[in-house]
Amino acid sequence: MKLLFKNIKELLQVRNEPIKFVSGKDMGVLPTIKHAFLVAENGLISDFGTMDDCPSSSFDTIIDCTGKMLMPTWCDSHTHLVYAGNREAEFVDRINGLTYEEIANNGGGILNSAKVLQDTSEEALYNQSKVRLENIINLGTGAVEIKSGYGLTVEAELKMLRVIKRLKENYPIEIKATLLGAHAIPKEYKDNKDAYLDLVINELMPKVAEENLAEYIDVFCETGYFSVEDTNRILQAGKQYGFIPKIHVNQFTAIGGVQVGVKHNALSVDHLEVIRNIDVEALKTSKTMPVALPGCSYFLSIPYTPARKLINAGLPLALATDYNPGSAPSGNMNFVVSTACIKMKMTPEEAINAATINGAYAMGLQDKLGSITKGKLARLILTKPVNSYGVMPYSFGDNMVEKVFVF
Ligand SMILES: N=CN[C@@H](CCC(=O)O)C(=O)O
Ligand SMILES: [Zn+2]
Repeated sequence: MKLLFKNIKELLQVRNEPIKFVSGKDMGVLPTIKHAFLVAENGLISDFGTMDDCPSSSFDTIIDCTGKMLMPTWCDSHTHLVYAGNREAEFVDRINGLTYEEIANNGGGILNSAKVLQDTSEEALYNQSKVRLENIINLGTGAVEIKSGYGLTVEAELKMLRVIKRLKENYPIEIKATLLGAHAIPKEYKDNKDAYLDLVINELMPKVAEENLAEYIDVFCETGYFSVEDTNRILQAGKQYGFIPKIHVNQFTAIGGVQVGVKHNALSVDHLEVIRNIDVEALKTSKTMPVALPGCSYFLSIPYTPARKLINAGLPLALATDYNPGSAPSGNMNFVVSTACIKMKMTPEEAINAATINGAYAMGLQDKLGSITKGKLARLILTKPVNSYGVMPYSFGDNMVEKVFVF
């Protein structure tokens, strides 16, 4: 199968030499080719350049992209899109004045989603989740990480991870699975958190490893959830199974989550709405990708991750949706990119870098996705006719994606 995209108004995120991620000032640079062509052969990018060099050999399909942009698909490195039901009632409770924390303390929040998920069959969970996955693919996502964490029993966590595995088998995009057994403390373990950690470490982890259900390990390191010591224990235990850490830190309070992540060579530390200078310093010593989740800040009306502080310190930054029923019920990366520009003062170049190559790195996919580079997967977004790429984040709430190519 050989495809030619011709007359592309602008081809975005062109990297002739492979890169792992971009950081600091380099995030403000988005290399492009104007009036371009691209050839995709058997699902891989095989050639691109200006229309002056457009090949004339025979193609199975020729797509005329006059007036439109072509770019790599979004890489969404943090989601919880496998969940059951929704938390619309809590949404209304928050409108009426309760806080996210108060709702959680009253037995709602993550525990609410866990109860519904425990009572949902694997088949029903798959059917609910696949609708969300299909929706985000149509919105331009070509790789996604999905976490467990709404099971909170061995059986229900395995159910979630098996659903993720089935999605992986049935859909053409890259899916990475993360074990988030330590997402909340189940009611039965309220006064005995250590016993729950024992269950995660001694019973859940070996089963997940045996069935090869996850590549990454996550912990909600936060006041009232799991401490730095708990996080350290889980990450240490995960090491013997080869689980790589990608953890929730600094969402509401900064308690040392960044440091424990860096200590364990976490691939990413995510949320970071609250960040201290010592956290920035710790990240500078690491290869850990900071990940911001502006959809969560928007939905909960909590601070946005201080992108400027991180980027001005020379660090990289990735953007992801956090798609979940409680704090970010949207998997729309276009909205995330737009919100990062509007609320976090990221430039369109920075936001697009953060949502493509840096997102790919935060899933270990930087060699396969995240840029227009020969040999990478031809997962592509064709936009509607636009004057410039800045119009995409500018037109917040509009869908500027015309077609998504995921082979
Ligand atoms: N913060 C922890 N976990 C999710 C939200 C969980 C929920 O409210 O269901 C998050 O990343 O925001
Ligand atoms: Zn999350």
